[in-house]
Amino acid sequence: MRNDDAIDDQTTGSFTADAWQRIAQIREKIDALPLLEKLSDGSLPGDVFRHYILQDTLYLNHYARCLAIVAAKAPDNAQVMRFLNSAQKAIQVEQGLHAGILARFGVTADDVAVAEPSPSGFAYTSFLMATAYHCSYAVALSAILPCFWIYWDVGEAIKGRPAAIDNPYQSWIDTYGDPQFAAGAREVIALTDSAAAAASPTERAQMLDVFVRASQYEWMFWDSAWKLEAWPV
Ligand SMILES: Cc1ncc(CO)c(N)n1
Repeated sequence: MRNDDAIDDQTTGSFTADAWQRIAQIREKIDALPLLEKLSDGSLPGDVFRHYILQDTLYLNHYARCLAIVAAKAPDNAQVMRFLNSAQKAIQVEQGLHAGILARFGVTADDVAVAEPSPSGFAYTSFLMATAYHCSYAVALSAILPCFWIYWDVGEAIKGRPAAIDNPYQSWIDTYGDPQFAAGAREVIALTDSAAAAASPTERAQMLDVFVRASQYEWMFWDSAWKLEAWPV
């Protein structure tokens, strides 16, 4: 079930329902990405996936730290624990799923250690870090939400297609199609709505801005892997 259906009952009229609507065009463009189509039918060229997964390893490294900063800003212990747990999971995915996939695609730990972030990856993580450090809990939360939500949505979309036999990317698909990942995303959506309900109109506008920006970067991150994006100079 795609998120447009899944989310209706939970969030009608809420901040997140509005935000999700605002990125409808970006989501359509994500759905149309050749990288995701080929990942789901197993035909994605290995060098594209290698670029993506190496960049994503660098990304998750920063993302985990953003989650820890969001945790530190949380207004109560339950939310502190929620985001510390997410930070831990992001590192576990990096070290588990990614390490396994990287090895299978011939990328060594040394390759990871010397890897440079791509321009798009660097822009995305710099934006998230700056927002997490600089902005309020509500705004920081809204900036990290697309990472959860868009991957949940993409995981559902791919799960809905016929599975390819011996798809080399199956473990990636299983990670983001997992009901536990969906449950985690739903929780962050609910927390973002609570934070939005307590926020001022100015802060809510900022929340929407960073939500849209992060979603743009999600598209760019995949697109940049497809193009094997590197620094031009
Ligand atoms: C770029 C990016 N966004 C979101 C996720 C989901 O955790 C991920 N692994 N990578």
